[in-house]
Amino acid sequence: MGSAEVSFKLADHPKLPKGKVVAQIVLDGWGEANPDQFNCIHVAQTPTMDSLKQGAPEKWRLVRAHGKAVGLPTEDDMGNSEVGHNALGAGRIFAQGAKLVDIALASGKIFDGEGFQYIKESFKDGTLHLIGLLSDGGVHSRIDQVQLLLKGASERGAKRIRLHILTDGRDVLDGSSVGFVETIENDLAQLRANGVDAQIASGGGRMYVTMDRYENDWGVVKRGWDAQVLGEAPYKFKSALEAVKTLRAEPKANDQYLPPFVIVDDSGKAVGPVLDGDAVVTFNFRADRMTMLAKALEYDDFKDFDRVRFPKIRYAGMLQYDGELKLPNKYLVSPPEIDRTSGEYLVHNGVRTFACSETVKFGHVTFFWNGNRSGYFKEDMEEYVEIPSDSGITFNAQPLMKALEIGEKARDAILSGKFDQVRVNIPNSDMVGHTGDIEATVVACKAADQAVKMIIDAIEQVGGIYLVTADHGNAEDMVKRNKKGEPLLDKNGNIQILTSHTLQPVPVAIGGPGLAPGVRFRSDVPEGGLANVAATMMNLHGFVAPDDYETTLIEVV
Ligand SMILES: O=C(O)[C@@H](CO)OP(=O)(O)O
Ligand SMILES: [Mn+2]
Ligand SMILES: [Mn+2]
Repeated sequence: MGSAEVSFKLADHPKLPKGKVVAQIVLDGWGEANPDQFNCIHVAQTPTMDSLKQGAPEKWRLVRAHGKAVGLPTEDDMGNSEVGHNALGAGRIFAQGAKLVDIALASGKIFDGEGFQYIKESFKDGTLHLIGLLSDGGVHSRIDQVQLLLKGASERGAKRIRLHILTDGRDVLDGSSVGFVETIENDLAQLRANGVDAQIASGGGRMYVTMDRYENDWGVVKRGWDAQVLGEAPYKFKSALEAVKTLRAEPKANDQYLPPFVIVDDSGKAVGPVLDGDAVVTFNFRADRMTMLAKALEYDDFKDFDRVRFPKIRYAGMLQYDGELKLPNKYLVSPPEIDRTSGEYLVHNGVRTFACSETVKFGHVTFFWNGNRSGYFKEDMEEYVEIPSDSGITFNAQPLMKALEIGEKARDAILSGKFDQVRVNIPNSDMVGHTGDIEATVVACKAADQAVKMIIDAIEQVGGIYLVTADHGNAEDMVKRNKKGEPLLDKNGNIQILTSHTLQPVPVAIGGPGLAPGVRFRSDVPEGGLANVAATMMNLHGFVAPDDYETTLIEVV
């Protein structure tokens, strides 16, 4: 059933009133874990979040934010912003990109689909280029999927394959790039032994090359374009393994920030620029950090940087990254069909909506929240405000980020009387947590807590309601641990810093003067996850959620 035929009318909640301003605050990367020195949320002064916790169990509880609760393949999959905000916004659990690609590869259906058939046309005379994040993080991509794609494509006639890798260190340990390159080089050597001309052609660290998002810094995408498409980069190597090892040591970059490099042959010529007649697949399944490159690869009319050369290629994404823009047009696996999101329901029921974050998380409370759709549902009912993020820095240099500005914008929106829902994402604990800088992350957590206070204070003033939650863990655990939970040491006896998200649950807290007496968390949804928050939110606006939404977390007694 398409949206046009759906009735968006929500039933009135039998006990809860309408017309209260509801603030929905998402702390990015704020999980719950044992209090120790590697738990930056515990170490930081966070009086606001601490006081909310005092409301347990009736006004504060934990929910699941990883694995199957958010549509990921296994319980070993950490949460992430895409699946977390999808679940928060959609109120249901959809099988996510990681899982859909697994299924399509396991059945082989990926190779029968329209997207693969389209790129296959280039195999006879052209090169197949695979561009994406090389790790087993499972947030944006997975190396085992790349391996299966390589195998499947070569079995189906790809004779010349070039891999353009982005090193990770953000969803996996820093330094693990070396092992992933070794693994994939083994696969490529096997392909070569079978007569396929396959090799790595270029690379760079994900945060410095290609994987920017929400148009924060086009220079990042341009650096990638130059290396991948034009075959030009400041560093040239004979092998990717040598490239990664050397660049980690000198200029001493970490995996996230390796400078761009190209692989050259004996005559110094780049081995794999993208040329007319080639095929390109971006193998990340997650959308946000592939959309900008997808535009550069697909749009005739593109002005965000000078592409110098725009080759005539057949391009497909692993998934379609933006359903509204139909970007890219061709893709190997259909994305989850996330329809009838809570945001769409609420605007059709008169809830005037304000959403805000800074650039690096702006699409989280808009695009991801709305089921991977850019734009408004009803323009006259919604306002989305983006505060420009700093670019060109790692956020441990600026751990306060724009928390204060986000808090101010939310406060003003609440006090304006123009909105019924005010939704924000506060990025600090996540963005600074990813740098692995423990001291800076402590500062970040404190700043996030202060932003929460500003918003809750405004809610107090207008007699509203707040719901504070998070999309997944990060800053609450900054060290890699063994099965017993003890910090792991590396060869030199240093602790192994965890830059990634975690498997930890996240808090949900409700309160505010507008919260009807007798509202409390139910005790019969112990397995509740992020997808249960949408129905809860609808209740706080005075509505009952649609039947197929995951059940509400609250009851009125
Ligand atoms: O930075 C990102 O892309 C991911 C980690 O890979 O973080 P988040 O899901 O919080 O956006
Ligand atoms: Mn996040
Ligand atoms: Mn993150």
